[in-house]
Amino acid sequence: MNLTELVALQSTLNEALDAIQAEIRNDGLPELSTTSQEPHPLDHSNASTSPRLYEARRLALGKPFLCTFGYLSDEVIHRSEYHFVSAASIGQLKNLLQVPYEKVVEQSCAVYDTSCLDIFVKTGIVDALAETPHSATGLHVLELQKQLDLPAPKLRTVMRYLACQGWVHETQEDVFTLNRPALELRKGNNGRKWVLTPGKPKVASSLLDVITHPQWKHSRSPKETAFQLSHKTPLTLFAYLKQNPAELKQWASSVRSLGDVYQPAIVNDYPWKRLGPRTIVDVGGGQGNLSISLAKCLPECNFVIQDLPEVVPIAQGNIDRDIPELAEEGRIVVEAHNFFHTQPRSSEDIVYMFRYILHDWPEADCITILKNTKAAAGRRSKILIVEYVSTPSTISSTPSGDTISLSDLSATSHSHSHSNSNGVINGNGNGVVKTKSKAYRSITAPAYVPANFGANAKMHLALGVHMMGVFNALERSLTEWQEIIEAAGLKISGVYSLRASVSVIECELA
Ligand SMILES: C[S@@+](CC[C@H](N)C(=O)[O-])C[C@H]1O[C@@H](n2cnc3c(N)ncnc32)[C@H](O)[C@@H]1O
Repeated sequence: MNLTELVALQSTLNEALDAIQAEIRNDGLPELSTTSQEPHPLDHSNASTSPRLYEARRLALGKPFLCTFGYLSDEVIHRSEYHFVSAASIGQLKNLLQVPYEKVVEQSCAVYDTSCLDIFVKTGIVDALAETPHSATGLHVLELQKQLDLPAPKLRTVMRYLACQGWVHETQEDVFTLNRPALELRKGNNGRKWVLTPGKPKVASSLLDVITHPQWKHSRSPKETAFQLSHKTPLTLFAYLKQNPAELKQWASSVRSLGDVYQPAIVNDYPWKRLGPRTIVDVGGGQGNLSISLAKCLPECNFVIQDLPEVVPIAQGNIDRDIPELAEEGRIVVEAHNFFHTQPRSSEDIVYMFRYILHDWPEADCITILKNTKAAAGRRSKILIVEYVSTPSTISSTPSGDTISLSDLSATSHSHSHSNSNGVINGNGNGVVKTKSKAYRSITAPAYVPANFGANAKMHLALGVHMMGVFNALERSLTEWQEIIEAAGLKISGVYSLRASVSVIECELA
């Protein structure tokens, strides 16, 4: 009997889990446990994981949570205390094995993932479970009812749903504790900042209307999207936020959280030091957190953060709080600049940086923004676009000739330097990043795993749908990026993979 696909996926999963176990042992990291009450070192930043561990996790995992797949071999299930449901290989195994009707029901009910998560955070359940002196044993739903004035029978329904997604652990019937992923939802964490931003369910409910809208369906304007339909406004999201300062603050905080998660990888894995002493203009720099991090480790560079006038005070406040001495030296400034106008900062070797800017805009607007930059850039200038590079979800049954697998990556320690990288491009945006100890290359998808690592790409593909819903924008493939960049009179000089799902597309004058 031929079971090629099942066998290939099982072997990929075994290889990835073996590599994760070996790396955890090599690095002396603590045991991974879903039900731990403490964040694990791997929860913090991708840049603190070794390249092999980063790639093995990408291959095997999306978000770690308890594996309930009884049909994997006993060897896989029992080899360790910790089990995972993986994004890439287990995502594919799920597609292979799940009863299709059940998939339909599960997916059509996925809106309840969001609403139960909302209830979990916004009614105070997370805080109650995080702050109770009984955090290890948990709280009974009747205790939650008393503390939060919420009905216990409805709480039970919500909590069991959250438990099957790995957010909570039912220690005994009706008694729940927070699981490790839920620690990210506690006050002050990036997950909390992200989840509190309103609007996604509203936008999602109008997506069908806009994609079938007689006048708007072919529109690429940010004024003709599901956002306008659902919010009953003619304003773009940014104009709307300007009139709603409380929402602007919450929105800015969630965007900042997205930036913070990948910041260490951006700072570590792109060869910033190779740029030498330069002025780096952070166009649409928002709250300025990327420039603030870079200013701390690039003493030869000056930074200019540009954004809309209403955002300038937020960035200035962050600088004054975080690096007042650099502001006094004049090494970092904030200024109002609309990127649809001519770029005022110009020099022969100036660097312009766009992080999470162009994915907000349709092609014509991106080209205008880049042309405004090109007009000010010099021959030695760099234009750095920090964005997700989407890869097609094609699946191959045979590995391609230039396959890079986990076994090509040597086990390495945690230390990485941003001073020594020399990025190399290939068509998928995979690249070489040299670390202090060894060079590593991001791996290519093995047989039967989609080229974009399947469910591992889900977060960014979901953000792409959201971008489409609010701006008529999108996450782009390297081919699409290339078209925009060349239409603006620029050329790509390198694409740098990072230990993050974003890449740095480095451009210069054509
Ligand atoms: C998604 S955020 C990214 C912020 C920042 N680059 C980061 O990575 O954290 C987009 C930013 O573009 C800014 N923006 C929108 N329209 C703009 C315009 N016309 N000119 C300048 N900035 C603009 C917004 O205020 C916001 O700060």
